[in-house]
Amino acid sequence: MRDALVVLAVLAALAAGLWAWRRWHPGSFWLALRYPAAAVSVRASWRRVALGCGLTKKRQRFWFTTVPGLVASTGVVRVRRRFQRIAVDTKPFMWLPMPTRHGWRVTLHTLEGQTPGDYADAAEALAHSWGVHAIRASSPRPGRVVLMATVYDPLVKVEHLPASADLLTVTVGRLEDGRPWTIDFRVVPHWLNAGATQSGKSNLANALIVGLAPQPVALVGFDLKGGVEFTPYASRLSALATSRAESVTLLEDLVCLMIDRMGLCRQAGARNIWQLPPGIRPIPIVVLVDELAELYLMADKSEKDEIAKTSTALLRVAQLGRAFGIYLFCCGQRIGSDLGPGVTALRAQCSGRICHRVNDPETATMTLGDLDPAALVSARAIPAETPGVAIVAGQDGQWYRARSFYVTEQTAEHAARAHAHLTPSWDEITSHLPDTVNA
Ligand SMILES: Nc1ncnc2c1ncn2[C@@H]1O[C@H](COP(=O)(O)OP(=O)(O)OP(=O)(O)O)[C@@H](O)[C@H]1O
Repeated sequence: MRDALVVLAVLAALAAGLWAWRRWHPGSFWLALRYPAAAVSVRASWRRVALGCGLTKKRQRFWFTTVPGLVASTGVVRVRRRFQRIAVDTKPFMWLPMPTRHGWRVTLHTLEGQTPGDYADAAEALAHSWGVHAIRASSPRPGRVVLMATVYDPLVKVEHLPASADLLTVTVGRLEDGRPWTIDFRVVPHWLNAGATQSGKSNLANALIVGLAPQPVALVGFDLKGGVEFTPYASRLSALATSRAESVTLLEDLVCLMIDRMGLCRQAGARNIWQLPPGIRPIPIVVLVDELAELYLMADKSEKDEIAKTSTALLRVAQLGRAFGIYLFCCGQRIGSDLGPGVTALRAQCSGRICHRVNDPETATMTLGDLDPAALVSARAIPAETPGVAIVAGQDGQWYRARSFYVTEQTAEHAARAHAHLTPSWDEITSHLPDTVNA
């Protein structure tokens, strides 16, 4: 009896120790215990899983058996001999699974006739077979496919990361593979940020404001919600338009500024403002647009001219702005082709795409549809309980699930106020433009 109690006490202490290890140091727990078990199980189950997910191919093989009839279950018995030539299901060769922060990754050799798309199509079935949260397939080179497994959803809780020190770069959240989600305007200059109401669009804009506020950049806001979103950050904004009429004027200013910067670069023999000597290099401008659709919605024909002007000016900024240090971040609930050809043309210029949870399939298609159908499926599956989760494409041509850090309006307001002294005034930025602009 005493011995049994001792054994029970030891087992309870062991369980508590394991629980505490997992709770307080999940990284080492994963590496020491769970990963080796997962690697062995993945390797051991690969034949069955590949067969079940349709990733095997029939090949003729010589097969030796002491009981000839038995091999009939794996293929067609051609010759009833111990050494037979039969058709067997061949699985793709699998390397050893390697540990990652949130799971494991393994390289496979594709079989003849297979493409990475076949593995992407089977990803959901693979995830269920191995009991992991998700599997993503990518192809680093022809003939190889890398399966990346995330054992649990790393986006359930996203902790803050240190701010990026690079100009025009902001770490806004985390990608599903555990890497920081970074928006770098110098790599991807223009972004579309779509999502239904309460999906986390403004939270992402807040994260951008917090990240950009301490940097030597000018921020310009277009808040077509009548100014309710961006007015609290006005101290760090060089200009703010809160209606379509104001937007027309501000966009015309931006186009004139861009043309002026073109002249400056031409004179100096530079292709973009970053090739100019620092002394004469104009300040980069990040343009934040909230409720993009409002710029295009037409109530009656009298608005046609105004819409045509805004649409053309915004498109010109998107087409030419990159070289002249003008970057766009456009947010909207609906970005559909029904808003007119201006929106479709703008989308083509925005290589950065962020799609939060959306209500209508068309917005997801407009935002991601030209990238990868699998991204579209993933975007449509974002649950309402996880605001801030989005499908992101841009930086490296791939798409990822990601989640922004939770950044409250108060935090963004505080950042805007704390760095208000870095705000260049719009008059200062446009001072050397022709009088028609300054008038
Ligand atoms: N990354 C996040 N992590 C946790 N909670 C979040 C995150 N992003 C947003 N939320 C929560 O979701 C709520 C809605 O977010 P947000 O206001 O950014 O949505 P929205 O898409 O801008 O909505 P609307 O279009 O109505 O303004 C926020 O109040 C916040 O509580």
